[in-house]
Amino acid sequence: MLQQIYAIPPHPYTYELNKDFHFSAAHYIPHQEAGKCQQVHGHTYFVNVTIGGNELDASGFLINFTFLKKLIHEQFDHQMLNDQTKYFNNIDAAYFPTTEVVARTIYDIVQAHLDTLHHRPQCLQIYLRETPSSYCIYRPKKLLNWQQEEQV
Ligand SMILES: Nc1nc2c(c(=O)[nH]1)N=C([C@H](O)[C@H](O)COP(=O)(O)OP(=O)(O)OP(=O)(O)O)CN2
Ligand SMILES: [Zn+2]
Repeated sequence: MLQQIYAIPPHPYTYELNKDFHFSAAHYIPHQEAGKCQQVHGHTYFVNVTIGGNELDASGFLINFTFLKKLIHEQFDHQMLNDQTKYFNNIDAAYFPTTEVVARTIYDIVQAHLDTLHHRPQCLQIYLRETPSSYCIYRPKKLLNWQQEEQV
C-alpha cells in the first residue's frame, strides 16, 4: 500500500483521521464524450477517506478504520457500478459512475453513517484515484466556508 499524505484544506477539528484502501469494480460511462470508456472496463480504485471531529467514541476511536473500508467494500467491491441502481444510473449524468460521481457517492455513504454517531464526526474529503493518471477529490460544500462563518 502506498504511504502518502494528501493535501487537506484547513478545518476546525482537533482530530483528523485518514483511511486508505482499494476496491475493484467494473463500469462504463454511457455518453459519447467518454470515447473508449463507453465500453465495459475495470479499475482497482484507490480511496483515501478523511474524517474530522472533536470527540471520540467509547473505544477511543473517531471512527473505526476497519468499519470505514467495510462500508464501501460492501457496496462496490467486485461490483459492476452501473448495476448499483441505488447509487448510479445511465440516464442522468449526475449519476453516471464517473470518478467525480463515485467520489461524491462514497462521501454520501460515509457521512450518512457518521450522522448516526452521537459524537458527530464529519467526512472532510474523499480522494478517489481511478487510474495511475486520473483522480478526483470531493469535499462537502458545507465545510468549505467554515473560516468565514467563524468570524461572523
Ligand atoms: N472527468 C472525467 N473524465 C473521464 C472519466 C471520469 O470519470 N471523469 N473517466 C474516463 C474513463 O472511465 C477512464 O477510466 C479513465 O480515462 P483516462 O484517465 O483517460 O485513462 P487512460 O489510462 O487512458 O489515461 P492515460 O492518459 O493513458 O494515463 C475518461 N475520462
Ligand atoms: Zn473507467
